Amino acid sequence: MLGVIVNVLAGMRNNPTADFIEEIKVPALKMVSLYIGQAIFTFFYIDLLAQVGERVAAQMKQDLFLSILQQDMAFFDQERTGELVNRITVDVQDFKSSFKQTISGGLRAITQVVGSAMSLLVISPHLTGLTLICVPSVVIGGTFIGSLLRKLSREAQAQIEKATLVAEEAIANVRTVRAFAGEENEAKLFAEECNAAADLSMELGLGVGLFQAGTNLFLNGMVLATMFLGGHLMSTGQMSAGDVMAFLVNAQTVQRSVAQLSLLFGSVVKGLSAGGRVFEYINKEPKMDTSGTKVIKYHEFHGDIEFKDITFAYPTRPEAIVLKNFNLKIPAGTTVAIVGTSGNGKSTIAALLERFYDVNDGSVTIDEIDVRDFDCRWLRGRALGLISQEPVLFATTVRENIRYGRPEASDAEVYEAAKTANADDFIRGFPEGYNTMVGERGMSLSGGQKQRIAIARAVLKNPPVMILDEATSALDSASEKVVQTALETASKGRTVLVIAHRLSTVMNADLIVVLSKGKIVEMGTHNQLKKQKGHYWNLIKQQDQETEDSARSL
Ligand SMILES: Nc1ncnc2c1ncn2[C@@H]1O[C@H](COP(=O)(O)OP(=O)(O)OP(=O)(O)O)[C@@H](O)[C@H]1O
Repeated sequence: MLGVIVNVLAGMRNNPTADFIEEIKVPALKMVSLYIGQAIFTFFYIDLLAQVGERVAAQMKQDLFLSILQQDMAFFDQERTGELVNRITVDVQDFKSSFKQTISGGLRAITQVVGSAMSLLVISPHLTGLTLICVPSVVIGGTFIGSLLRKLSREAQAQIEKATLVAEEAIANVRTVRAFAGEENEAKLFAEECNAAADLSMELGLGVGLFQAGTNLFLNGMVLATMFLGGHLMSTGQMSAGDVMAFLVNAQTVQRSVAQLSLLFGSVVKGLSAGGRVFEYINKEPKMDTSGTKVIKYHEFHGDIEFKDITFAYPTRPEAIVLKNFNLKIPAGTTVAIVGTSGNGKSTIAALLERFYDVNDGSVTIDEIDVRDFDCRWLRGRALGLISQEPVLFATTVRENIRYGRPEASDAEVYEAAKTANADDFIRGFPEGYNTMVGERGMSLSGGQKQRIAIARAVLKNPPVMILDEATSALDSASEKVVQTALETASKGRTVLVIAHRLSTVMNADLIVVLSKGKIVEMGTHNQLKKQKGHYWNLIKQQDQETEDSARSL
């Protein structure tokens, strides 16, 4: 390109303007080089900014996700899923956009301000001093307004999040919404939340607009003041006309750049509050101490479990004591069932063994070691196998769902676990067998099929202790029988804690514990308890009655 320009210029030598061209040849070449340099610089600068922005955002997302996953169960009892997901997606995105905008626009404007301000100082320190005299009050005012706008921005973001949550919940539970003809209500609720968010965002826009308008007014006022002062200094012979002109040009550059900075202000406010929300969770330390390192070697593991003098209340409801002075021994290799009416603390016992929560008083031990001393990953990942009422499957293949129990397991081990869980036959019956996608949360499978895949997943871990928390209560009686058989096979040779509503599933347990209001009120085998005609007997009668009623209503 340079060559072309030189040739053109050379061809014009015989022109009347040839001398002029000869004169501008060198500066023209310099300018061309400058422009090319600037283009290359712009390219690298934008590319670098994009790379830094994306890397920072990706890292933030990963750190935030990891930090969220490591929080205590109490954290998840309090926070809503949608809100957490929003922080990972929307807030990080807002932070990144604002970061990029601020750097790209801000750097240029700041350099221009600094450069021009230095020129101003060189041209006339006196005039510069006079014009800048009111800057501190502007900085203080700006900071104050900035903090108000940041607060407003946080409120607006929280409200947007609230609206998103309503939509998310309705879409995730669309079957329930439809079953209750709740579409219009949900739409109305969403509209209310959306409008509230729009109102707050409009208020924020108004605030930012006022701030920018004020800044512009102030800056233009400064230029005007400079003109007056400059005129005065010129008339008194303290400044030349050229200097006043140069001063005005530079002052305008400062004004334009500062105006640009004030435009960026809105984005900075948004970025700061989004960043604040992200870092709030990244820096959140779980309260539960997970520094325990003990593990028991597989061949030394007996599986004696003991709950000693337990008192416990959930962290989110510390005033409601769920278990008080609770004592229970589950000898290795036995099956102990806990029964009782709803809300009595049965699942809480399982949650304490899994160490989802720490007890307030007392201790839970396995082979006489406090669960707090174990390496949590080993405890939950290898020692205990939990099968709960609502088996949660991931939106991937059947094979990967089973393998979730032990990611390094071979295909043969996966098939073996599925056979133990009575699931191999129906899985192979699918056109795509083990590669069948189960849909979101296993939507494309029946309750019994989901549960048997969950059993296979737990069996694959080969845990010495199995916790069955209402594992069959969501199933109809035909599926219940199949799943019950699978559970019995899967439980062989292990210590088993069964939490059950349906008494038919616990008849063969070595010990049945009846719980009422967090206390053990009866203990014994099925036959012993039946003879006692106490709480257990009443529960049986109650359930027989319920079964009869539901049969009659069909
Ligand atoms: N995550 C939680 N946060 C606060 N309170 C909870 C939590 N989970 C359970 N509770 C409360 O603890 C008490 C015992 O609940 P738990 O789930 O252990 O009862 P349950 O006997 O297993 O009932 P169900 O048979 O209906 O499952 C109940 O009052 C319940 O409201």
